[in-house]
Amino acid sequence: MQTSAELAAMRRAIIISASGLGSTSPNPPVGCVILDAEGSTAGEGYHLYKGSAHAEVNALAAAGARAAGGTAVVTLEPCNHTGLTPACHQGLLDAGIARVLIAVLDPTSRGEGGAERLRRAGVEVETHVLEQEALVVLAPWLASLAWQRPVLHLLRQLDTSGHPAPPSTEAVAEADKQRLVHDLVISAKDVVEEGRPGCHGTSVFRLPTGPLPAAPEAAVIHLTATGARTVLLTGTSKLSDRLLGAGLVDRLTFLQPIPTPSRTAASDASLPLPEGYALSRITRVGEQLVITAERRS
Ligand SMILES: Nc1c(N[C@@H]2O[C@H](COP(=O)(O)O)[C@@H](O)[C@H]2O)[nH]c(=O)[nH]c1=O
Repeated sequence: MQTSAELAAMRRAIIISASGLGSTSPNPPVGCVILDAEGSTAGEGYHLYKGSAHAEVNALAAAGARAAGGTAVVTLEPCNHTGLTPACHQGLLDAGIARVLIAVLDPTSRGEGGAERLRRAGVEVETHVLEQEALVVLAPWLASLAWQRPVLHLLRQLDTSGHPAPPSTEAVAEADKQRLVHDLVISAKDVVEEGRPGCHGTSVFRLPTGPLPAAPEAAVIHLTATGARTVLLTGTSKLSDRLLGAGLVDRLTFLQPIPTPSRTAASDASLPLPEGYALSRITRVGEQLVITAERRS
């Protein structure tokens, strides 16, 4: 059982983990909060990009000596391997952490998971704490791991009849907002760039050197090789049409002008929603409806 302070700490860890969206790939966005032995917040941290400190290391550094006898609240199972950075489970043990709360188990745990290692060292460990809420941030990373390719998101302006149209100011603003949380953005001219240039650190992320192959499956292999977990396709291009046609686009966001209250529908007045997608969210921005649909996997 968790105390209300521990649940609040997990929510804080989940929220700050989202600060790493768009920059941690191929690593996951992870957040961590350290509570001292009395249950008060002593420090927090998140993972920013591969090669930089993991969330637990940043949180422990902030907590300092107050971590001893305290609780680590972390959105993903602490790693048990020494990679570009030291193993997090060891860092927690060295700091004298007595209890660890984990939201999501790490499917990439090499050999024995960090949770098990901590338990064997005498630490009290609880897993699946607010797991569904942590998935709000971690789901795309987990999906990309499972599918061994980036999650693809297509954002497109439509006219009132459902045909592709030049972007409205609302569509441009939506694309500018979305690019902050995607690893790569592919523009209407098929140019591939980082959502936030340089944010993945140096020598980790490899952008394609030439144009992407025309075949959708081959294009996805090239995108996977960059280390990207999430890719935003903006505008209308042959590549985005081919990826959509091949069923490789996972999320669709359409912007469509608000229709008049009474309107004679044109025969083609529908949304170009392919088979296998379901509406997940509809909202309004300015004079546009923003319609989101997800691929049912
Ligand atoms: N970023 C992160 C974790 N990421 C884990 O570490 C792996 C990457 O290791 P490395 O390349 O050495 O940084 C990654 O695949 C995932 O399993 N784990 C954590 O406990 N906390 C973190 O903040």
